[in-house]
This record gives sequence, structure tokens and C-alpha cells, in this order.
Amino acid sequence: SEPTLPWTCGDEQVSILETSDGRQNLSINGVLVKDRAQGCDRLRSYFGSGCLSCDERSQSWRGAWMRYCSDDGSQSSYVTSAPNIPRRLLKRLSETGVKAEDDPCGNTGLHENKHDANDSSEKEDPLLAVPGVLLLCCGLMLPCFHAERKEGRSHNSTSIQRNAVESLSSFDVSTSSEKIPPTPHRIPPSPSRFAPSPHIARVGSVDLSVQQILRATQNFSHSFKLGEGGFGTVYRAVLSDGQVVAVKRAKKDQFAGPSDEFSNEVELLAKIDHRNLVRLLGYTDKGNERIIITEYVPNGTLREHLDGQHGRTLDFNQRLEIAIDVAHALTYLHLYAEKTIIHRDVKSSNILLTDSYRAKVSDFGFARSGPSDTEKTHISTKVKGTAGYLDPEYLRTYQLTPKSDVFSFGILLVEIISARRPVELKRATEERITIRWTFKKFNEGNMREILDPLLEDRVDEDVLEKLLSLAFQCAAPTREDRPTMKEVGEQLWEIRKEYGKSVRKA
Ligand SMILES: Nc1ncnc2c1ncn2[C@@H]1O[C@H](COP(=O)(O)OP(=O)(O)OP(=O)(O)O)[C@@H](O)[C@H]1O
Repeated sequence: SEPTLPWTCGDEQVSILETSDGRQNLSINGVLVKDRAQGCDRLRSYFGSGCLSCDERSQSWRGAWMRYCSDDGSQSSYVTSAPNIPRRLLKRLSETGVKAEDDPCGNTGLHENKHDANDSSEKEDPLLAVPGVLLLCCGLMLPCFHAERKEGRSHNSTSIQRNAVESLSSFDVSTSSEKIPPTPHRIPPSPSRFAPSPHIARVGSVDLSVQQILRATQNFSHSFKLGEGGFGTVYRAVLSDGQVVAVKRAKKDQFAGPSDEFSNEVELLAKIDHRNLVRLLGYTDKGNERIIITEYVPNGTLREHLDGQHGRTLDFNQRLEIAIDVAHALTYLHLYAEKTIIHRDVKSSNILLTDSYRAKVSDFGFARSGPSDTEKTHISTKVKGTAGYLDPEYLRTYQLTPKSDVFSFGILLVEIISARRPVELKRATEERITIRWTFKKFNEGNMREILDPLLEDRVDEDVLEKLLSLAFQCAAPTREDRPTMKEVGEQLWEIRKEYGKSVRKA
């Protein structure tokens, strides 16, 4: 075999080898990956982590991806070194299982959002998941990426954002239509905890509540619209007693059955009560409507603030407090909720801010409960989340633990400090993966260059070093090396104290 396309992802040297009969093999650190499904999965994790992307630099991996992941033994005649896949080949792949629109670098397969209509299921065993999703793992990765809907920071970053997100945004390989019955890991709804807010009469009684909601949003009027996510559209509504709430109305294609994202979100939201988590006030799930009513958080998302969309830039202390709030919210989910809850989609657009710039974590569409068996450290489940924030170990092994949230938090922390998105494809090659760029700057002793240029505060070098070290620890490649969220919160608290002292001294 002639080695082709050698590439380095972290500590791993990756190559696609072509055998004399034209078949593709994946080699990692010189060792052949025997199981194609696993190999395909590994490739997917490289794309998911941003190591492989669809720019000209790793363009040829696009072809390698398509060939390797669609190779059933009969697809042996493709030329490995072709930098682009010719249309003819795409067509052939299409005929043999991997669709042309599944091309990881193409645009045609882009979904508006990550939540596939049929995506309501989760496998408990990665091995079970493998055969059925072999092609889905690889070919359907991109369709689950969704185009960003919000405007980015000022001039050029709008397109930066759009591009970054188009190629590496919400990543959800669980696109099959399979359903699984409720598992022991799932938290059953607890009716007593579903007691609606007194302000929303008879939650669950579709006629009344939908009518109320219709009135409160003036028939889901566009002028009440706050935003749109994968699940549906979010409206601001004023109830008859004056209470302001957020109404999340499911898209029609979210009607996928009992274990879909809707019930997932409701079951989890109903059980939690923490000031840094968006509170569920009520829901309705009948007829043609699925609606969640949550507390309204008035001051936009953290991402919007980092983009400068709300005027004044967040100062350093506010950023530290936001990070602490998120750490507290996640600590609560991991340790103090009735059962361990793993959020799985920690990212800046899921952090809502109050008028006093305190943070509330929202969007529990992907959240799920941790292992019920105390002996078990992880649950095995399909990969969900948003690329750029996704734990590489989870991507590789399907093993989900609270440490996956810790990883995402590390990425978020760098985002808070730098205001850069986790992936910024419009930047120079060495700056595209923000965590990698940050790490390099840190090691070169150029920490200040990492700081958001819009930040006006003088930040003490020691404080910045500690904060970045913490972010890197959180984003360590393996979960053993990451701190717990509780430890992260404690460290952040110390860092904030030190920052306060440094400001007073100056
Ligand atoms: N409780 C809330 N209070 C105020 N605004 C909210 C609230 N929930 C959501 N929003 C607004 O609605 C937008 C859409 O929220 P949603 O959670 O549905 O999607 P998202 O997190 O932006 O995207 P995705 O679902 O793809 O992760 C948010 O960006 C935010 O601006």
C-alpha cells in the first residue's frame, strides 16, 4: 500500500492507505484500523473536532471520507489523490448508498438545524449503533450541521460565523428514524413536579393553554418572535396578569413521538430549579401544538454580547461572573439534581443573560440523565451536540459523562475570553481552531493577544494565565485529565477574587 494523505490530529498520525486492489484503509499511528465502522467514526471525530475540515488544506480528505465510508468492497476504483470529487463519482456514491448531498464539504445537504425530524432515539450500546449508522456516521454528518441564523459581530465576522457554522456547527449523527423505548436512564416525568405556574392555568390542557398562548403572543405574531432554534421558534409573551414568559413552539417536524426532543426537554426542565438554569413554567403537548413555556430572560444570548450586538462590551468581571454562573448551573446538573444530568449542548448561544448580566443556561433539547447505576461512569449513546464544543473522547467512544460538558465549558471559557467562536474558518489556517490557536499563543507567551480586542479592562497577567490554564484543563483530550465542574467553579471563584484584588491594587 502506498500511504496517501498523511495528517496529524492531536497526537494521531492519520493516513488513508490504498491497497493494490484499490481498496481504502485507514491507518492511525501506523496501525491499520480493522473495523471500517470504527475507522469511519474516527474520521468523523476528526471532522467534528475541526482537525479535518473542508478547506483547500485538507480538501483531499473530502474524497477520502467519501470513498472510505462508502467502501463496501466494490467501490475500489476511485483515484485516491483526486483533490475534488467529480460529479460522476458523487453520482456513483449516491447510487451506492452515500448520497451526493452527503458530501461533507458540499452545501446541498445542509439542514436548517441540527434536530432531525426523525431524530428521537438513542442507542445504549455503541456497537448496536454501528452497523445501522455506519453510513449515517459518515455520510450524514453534514446534513445535521445547521446554518447559523444570527448575525455575527460587525463587518467581517458575520461571514466568519456563517462559514464556521456551516461547516462545523451543530453535529448530530443520530439521524436515523429508529426509536427506542424509554430506558432506565431516562427520567420519567414526575407529575408532582410538573405543577404549572399559577400564571399558566391548566398546563397540558391544550385548549385553554394554547388559547392563552395565542392571545399572549397575538397568534404567534412575528413582532413577538425572539429567535429560532432547532426545536422551533421562540416568542416573548405577556400573560393576562402581566407576567412575561418565553414560549417555545415546536416546528411541525418535531412531532416525532414520546421520546423526542420535546419530552426530553420537558422532563428534564421540570425537575430542575436553579437560578442559573432557565426555569420551566409550563408546557402543552396535545393536538397540533407542542409548546414549552419558560421564564423569559431579557438580555439576549452570551454570543450576541460577545458579537457586540447589544452595544457595550461585557467587561472582564462580568465575563468572570458569567463563567461562574455557568459553572454553578452545570455543577448543579451534574451533582445536585435528582439524577446526574448532562447538558450536552453547552455553548454561548445557549447562555441567556439577565439585565444584571447574570447567566442562565438554556436549551435542554439534548440533555440527558447520566448513569443510573452508581458503578457506571458513563452512558453509551450517540453523539449529539454542537461541533467545535464536542468532547473528542465522546465523539470517538460514544461514552458520555459529565466531563463532556466540562470539555464544552473549556471551549466556552476561551470564547468568553477571546470573543472568538470555537471555529473561525475565515481566519488564517493556524487561527481557525480557536482552542489550538489560543494554546499556541499561550505557549509562546503571547497571552494578551488572546484577549477580546474590544475588552477595555487591564487584565493582570497572573489572572489571565490561571484562567487560560483552567480552560485548557477543561478541554483536555481525555476526561480523566479534566476537572469536575465543581472544581472548575471553585477555581473560577478564586480567580475572580484575585482579579478583584488586582483591580483594587491598580
Ligand atoms: N427563555 C428565553 N428568554 C429569552 N429569549 C430566549 C429564551 N429562550 C430562547 N430565547 C431566544 O430564542 C433564540 C432561539 O432559542 P433556542 O433555544 O430555540 O435555539 P438556539 O439555542 O439559539 O439554537 P439551537 O436550538 O440550534 O441550539 C435564542 O437564541 C434566544 O435569542
